[in-house]
Amino acid sequence: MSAYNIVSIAGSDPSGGAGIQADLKAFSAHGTFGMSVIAALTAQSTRGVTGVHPVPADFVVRQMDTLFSDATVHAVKVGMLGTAEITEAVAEAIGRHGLPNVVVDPVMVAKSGDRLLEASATKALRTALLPRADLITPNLPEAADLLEEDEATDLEGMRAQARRLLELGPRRVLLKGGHLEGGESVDVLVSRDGEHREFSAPRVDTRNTHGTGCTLSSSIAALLPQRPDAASAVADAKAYLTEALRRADEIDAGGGQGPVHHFHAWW
Ligand SMILES: Nc1ncnc2c1ncn2[C@@H]1O[C@H](COP(=O)(O)OP(=O)(O)O)[C@@H](O)[C@H]1O
Ligand SMILES: Cc1ncc(COP(=O)(O)OP(=O)(O)O)c(N)n1
Repeated sequence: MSAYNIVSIAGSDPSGGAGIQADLKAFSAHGTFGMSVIAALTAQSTRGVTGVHPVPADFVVRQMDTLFSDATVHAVKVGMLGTAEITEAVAEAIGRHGLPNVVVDPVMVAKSGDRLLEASATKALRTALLPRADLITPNLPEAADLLEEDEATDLEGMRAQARRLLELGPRRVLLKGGHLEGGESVDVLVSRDGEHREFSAPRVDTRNTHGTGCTLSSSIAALLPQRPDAASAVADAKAYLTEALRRADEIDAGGGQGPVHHFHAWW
């Protein structure tokens, strides 16, 4: 029996590399039982997104209320929400159900450049959802958008932006440095308690990086209830993701930017 139920509230990626599909794979890889609330459908492949179809906000909440009135949930990963209305509804339901270990990946734009959150929803993300998060995991463009600043271009800039993101209300911020260049890919973790940690891994030379952010945030959600503190959950999640990137070229899911290898420890 798995001791932990982890739920993803996110969008569907038919190509299986990002979104709900990636989250469920990562939850399973970490020995937890994955559950999902679908907030939006996308038409998507390794080459990009051709359409987004949000689920009506009241039906997203119906999924949450139905699930949480039955199952005990030990952690939550929130990913693509699509609209301001869904963002506000999900934030309200997270608060009403008192969900623990809430990891918010503020998904806005896919690596292909396609928008996954309507531009007018950034305010709802900032004001309604981020204050309810135990940890947020923005990439550099998302951090810049949330702060209404230019993107950080080096580690010093990342450290300063991570601290400023804390002022938006989450308990912890993990600012991801995947979009910078250099031999190492460094992520910065800061907390309202004054904790500051940095996690570095050798940059893997592969074009198959579709879903790295989803996989990292869902791995952290799965590991939070299983580790003594957030920093050790982040360290183990990043080690898992780095190996998934190293083995990514073994998967053939299409001709574009492919997924990471979620089951590298088994196959
Ligand atoms: N080529 C790479 N090699 C190693 N780690 C990477 C690589 N690209 C991204 N990462 C790591 O993957 C995670 C997600 O990174 P990032 O690309 O910044 O976010 P997103 O996928 O949300 O755009 C981070 O831990 C980052 O350091
Ligand atoms: C349905 C869905 N959710 C999220 C993303 C973005 O995923 P991410 O991990 O940030 O990876 P990239 O798409 O940016 O490679 C998505 N594409 N689809």
